[in-house]
Amino acid sequence: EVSITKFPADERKIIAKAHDKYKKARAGIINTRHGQIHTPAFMPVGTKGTVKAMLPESVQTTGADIILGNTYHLMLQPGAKRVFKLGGLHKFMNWSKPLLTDSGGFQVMSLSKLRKITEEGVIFNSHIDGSKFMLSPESSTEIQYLLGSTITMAFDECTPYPSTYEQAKSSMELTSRWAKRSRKAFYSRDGYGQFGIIQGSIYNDLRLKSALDLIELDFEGYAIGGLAVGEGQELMFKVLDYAPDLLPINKPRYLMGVGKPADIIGAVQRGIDMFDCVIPTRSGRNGQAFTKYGVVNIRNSKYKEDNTPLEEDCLCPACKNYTKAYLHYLVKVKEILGAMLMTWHNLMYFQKLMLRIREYIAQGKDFDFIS
Ligand SMILES: CNc1nc2c(CCNCc3ccccc3)c3nc(N)[nH]c(=O)c3cc2[nH]1
Ligand SMILES: [Zn+2]
Repeated sequence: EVSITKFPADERKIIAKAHDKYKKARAGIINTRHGQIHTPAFMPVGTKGTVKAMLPESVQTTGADIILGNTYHLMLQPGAKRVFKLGGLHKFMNWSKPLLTDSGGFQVMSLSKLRKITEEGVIFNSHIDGSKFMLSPESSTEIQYLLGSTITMAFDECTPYPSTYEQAKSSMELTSRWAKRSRKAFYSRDGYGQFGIIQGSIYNDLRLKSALDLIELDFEGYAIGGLAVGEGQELMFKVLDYAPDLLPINKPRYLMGVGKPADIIGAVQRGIDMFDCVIPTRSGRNGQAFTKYGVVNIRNSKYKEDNTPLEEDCLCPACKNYTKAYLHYLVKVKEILGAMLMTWHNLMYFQKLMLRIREYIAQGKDFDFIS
């Protein structure tokens, strides 16, 4: 029987760290209907059914086991029922490995103009044509089912930062009520799973209450929401110093929206297993390349005659076959190939980082490196 989470409590594949600073870091495998996810894992973002500027087979060569889709965008266009009729998102976008879809609330708050939050759900106007939509725990869960998501996210409210204790408390309580409705609406099948999302902002008693409320619903995994919303790395790590420990040790922990390499390393050291972030793809398109020498802004004129690759030992097409001078030129003249090569390199860089982190954990080594 294929279960969604394979941290086999008995075999304790979670490698506790010898060094106490890393005792919370763990490497494991999540088994799903669409294949395995090696954790710690970085999940490239594929907002509108595509990882921008990448073919799915190219994403696969970077080493990604799972990518993200987005309920908000796909429900507006082409519509969840249409994707379902066409065979689901896996078939539609030709990605056969695991897919995780966010529940849409976060994107409504950051993208749609007019919106109204009620106990029922969020009523909003499409940022495309202004037409009216409603997202609720029930409709979000159904949309994710129609898309065929491997991992469905509970419908939550991402508590803004900063928030007063009272604001964070009522927001977290709404998320708990919505989590209950999301769990009830979830059609559970072997190899598929639903993750709850804990809120509570920077208040540890609220984070604890949120975790207790969600643990009662016995989700297949848990996400830590309400972070990477402007609080800064120091405050985020302060929350991560205790929040992951509130969650079941044998289930995946997903830190939403994070992050830069240093954020990922710090969060893995605090017990996080899964990450998603637009940085490698979005900044790649904007001309930023992540390398072991630091971030290279390829548009800088110092690269216009630089006949060397971004990284001499990187196996991505950008580094194997092209020079910084060519990438500099492509990005400057806004050629599509520029976006493709920069994205490909960055995704490869992030996956190599995750691979090295997993190796270091498996060998019981420290992994404070940041490149
Ligand atoms: C960047 N910082 C950040 N992102 C957060 C997200 C979205 C994570 N990314 C999902 C995505 C999926 C497809 C396409 C694009 C993005 C959150 N999502 C939810 N549901 N709840 C959060 O609290 C929450 C907090 C976040 N902070
Ligand atoms: Zn490369």
